[in-house]
Amino acid sequence: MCSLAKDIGIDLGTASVLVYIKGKGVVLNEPSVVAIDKNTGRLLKVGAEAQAMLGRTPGNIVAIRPLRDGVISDYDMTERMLKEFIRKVTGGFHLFPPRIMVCVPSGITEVEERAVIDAGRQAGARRVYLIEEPVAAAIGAGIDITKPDGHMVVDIGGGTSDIAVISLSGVVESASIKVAGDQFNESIVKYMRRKHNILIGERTAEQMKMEIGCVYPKEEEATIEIKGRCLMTGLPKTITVNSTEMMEAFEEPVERILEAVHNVLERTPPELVADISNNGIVMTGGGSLVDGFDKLITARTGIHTVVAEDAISCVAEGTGKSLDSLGDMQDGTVNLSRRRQMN
Ligand SMILES: Nc1ncnc2c1ncn2[C@@H]1O[C@H](COP(=O)(O)OP(=O)(O)OP(=O)(O)O)[C@@H](O)[C@H]1O
Repeated sequence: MCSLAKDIGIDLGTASVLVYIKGKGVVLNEPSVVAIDKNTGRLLKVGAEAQAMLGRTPGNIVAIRPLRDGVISDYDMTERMLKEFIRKVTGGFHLFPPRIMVCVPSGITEVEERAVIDAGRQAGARRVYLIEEPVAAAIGAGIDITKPDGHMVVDIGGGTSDIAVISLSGVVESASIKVAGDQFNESIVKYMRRKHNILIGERTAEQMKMEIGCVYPKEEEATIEIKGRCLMTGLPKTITVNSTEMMEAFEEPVERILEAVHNVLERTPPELVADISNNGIVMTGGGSLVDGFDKLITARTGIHTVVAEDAISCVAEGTGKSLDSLGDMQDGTVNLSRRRQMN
């Protein structure tokens, strides 16, 4: 199959990979998981099909998440996964190879940046560019970042939360912490063990987070019935959990995110803080969908906070749209400023 060149934006996230094609929108949204045959090293499945194998594989098959905690933990597998996804959306051979912009986790090293660029080139891209997550998130959320006007973006993903102040297309101040949606799940598992003496799996924790999770008091309390293994008897047990308990469970990760937001605001030049106060804070990423996050940040900073429309796909959209502003420059990193703080 052969087709005309398309500009492609890829959000290479620790939880999921989204691919955006200009004019078509988000065409692929799959978990960042690969399944391989341990004996031969052969890649068996990627994405949703590989995820279904997590925790359920026979001895010779392993399903792994090659990106963990916001960094590439398995370099080779990330490259293979990326190639597979690109092949899926482009259909392989091209008369006019596409340009690809990849939004990478903020903790990425130069060696990993190279690996992502190589993966894109090997998958047939004409050019491969990288963009930092908060910049892509801001563009995707519809913010005009080219003006000398301060905007704050709080992107809560799976592995990392990125907080950035952007003005004149660059990151002025930022912080990246390894506390995000995945840690919320871990907090639920720990809480259930501590408070209810019950062991639950990651998927149950995720379901609880989505259905009754909240970080600000809900108008009406919600409950969920869940099953786990009783740590006293070793037998299955069913209990009912309420949303107030979720707030207790989330206390630690939430406080760390709020502290990071506060620290970034403290380091931001006063003129830009005044802009942010006028413009408000925009939240993106799947983790920002935990109920009440916008209300909590508004209450704790005094700055009006909103969750972007399409919070999950706006990084991918921003990544794709950022290609519009490029000429045909060489491969590399696109963001104008890389000032950031890793905690
Ligand atoms: N409706 C929802 N409510 C609460 N959490 C959600 C919801 N939808 C997704 N999430 C959480 O969002 C996280 C994934 O977000 P996202 O897809 O933005 O991350 P990512 O870009 O893959 O990760 P990272 O930015 O860390 O690389 C997961 O932890 C998931 O559980």
